[in-house]
Amino acid sequence: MMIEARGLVRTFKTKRGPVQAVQGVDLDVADGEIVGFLGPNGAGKTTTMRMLATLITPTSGSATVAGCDLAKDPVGVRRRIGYVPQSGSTLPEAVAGDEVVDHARLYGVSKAKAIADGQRLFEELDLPGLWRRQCKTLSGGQRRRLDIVMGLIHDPKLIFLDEPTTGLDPQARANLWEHIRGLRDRGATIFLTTHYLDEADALCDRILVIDHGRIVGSGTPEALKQQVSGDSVRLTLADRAHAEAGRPHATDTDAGPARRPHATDTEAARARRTHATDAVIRIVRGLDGATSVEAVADGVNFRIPRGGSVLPGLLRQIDAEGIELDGVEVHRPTLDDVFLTMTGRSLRDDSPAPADEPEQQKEAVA
Ligand SMILES: Nc1ncnc2c1ncn2[C@@H]1O[C@H](COP(=O)(O)OP(=O)(O)OP(=O)(O)O)[C@@H](O)[C@H]1O
Repeated sequence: MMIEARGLVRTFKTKRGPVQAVQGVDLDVADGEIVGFLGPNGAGKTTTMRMLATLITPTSGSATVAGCDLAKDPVGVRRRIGYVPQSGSTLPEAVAGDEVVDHARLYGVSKAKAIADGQRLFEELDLPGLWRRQCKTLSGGQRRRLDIVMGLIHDPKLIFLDEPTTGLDPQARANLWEHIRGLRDRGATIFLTTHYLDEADALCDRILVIDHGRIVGSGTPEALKQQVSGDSVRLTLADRAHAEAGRPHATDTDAGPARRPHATDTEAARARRTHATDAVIRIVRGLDGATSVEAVADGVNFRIPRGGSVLPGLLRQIDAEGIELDGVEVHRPTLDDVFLTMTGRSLRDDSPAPADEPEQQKEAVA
């Protein structure tokens, strides 16, 4: 095992009282894995990573990192790992190549090897020609890639990356993912934090989901998605009248009151809409395994295992009731659904949820 942590806890003292940033984390990372630590702002990702990288001491708990005991041999841990912080580690006035070489020298790498490896990494991470540039003149994305070079220059066998692709454009992100996979293929183990679901999905062999300082799920992206109960299905009803009843009418402002639909028309449309929606909900509830059935503005949403295979029968039943549909969508579960199921919150909201505040209540939408 490259990382074996048990009962890691970290409490910060603040003016408002103690903040329990990490509340008993157990985690195992095998040699050669890319493991993603996924969670919203304030979940405890950085604090956990900083403990494992020896930058802060745990309040309690223990860990072995890269073969060394975190408490007894932090120097041994430090020598074997690379750590790329969220905020970067280069000085604005310094020259990029000098920063890389100085950093490598701290780890006992010879100057010649540091220059050769550093320049190769500059090419690989799309920083050609920037070796002699002052750090402050680099773009945000270039500086981020320079941070990564710094974390890799001493050829560590375990690499911690805190939000490695934040601020990178899509091409630079894809390029960095390739590079991270290449490091894994050459035997390194990578532990990274991310907010990006697509990144976790595309890049990570395994994902740990953390929320409020506790691990709430772990597995391969596929296994996690399978834990979510079924596909999400959206049925859009095709009642034009109900659409008019439900939304402001275009002619309301254009042509004045004379052309507004008559109040009783609106009532009738509303009644038709309610009737159709109720009928569809009744049919859907009769399906084996349907859950989270709910009426939305223009139709009905629900979850069901193997959505594609139940659709033909469902559509026949809806048709038999004389209800027309405008559209049908079936979506396989995403990691966002996983997150929503596990925490009651969507990662896409990206809303801060500090550990010392009550959990936000947000209704599941599917
Ligand atoms: N030095 C500190 N002093 C006080 N509280 C802290 C400190 N560092 C972190 N915290 C608090 O601990 C909790 C966890 O923070 P942490 O940075 O580990 O979360 P995170 O999941 O990495 O978030 P982000 O995605 O925003 O980086 C938060 O409530 C944060 O405010």
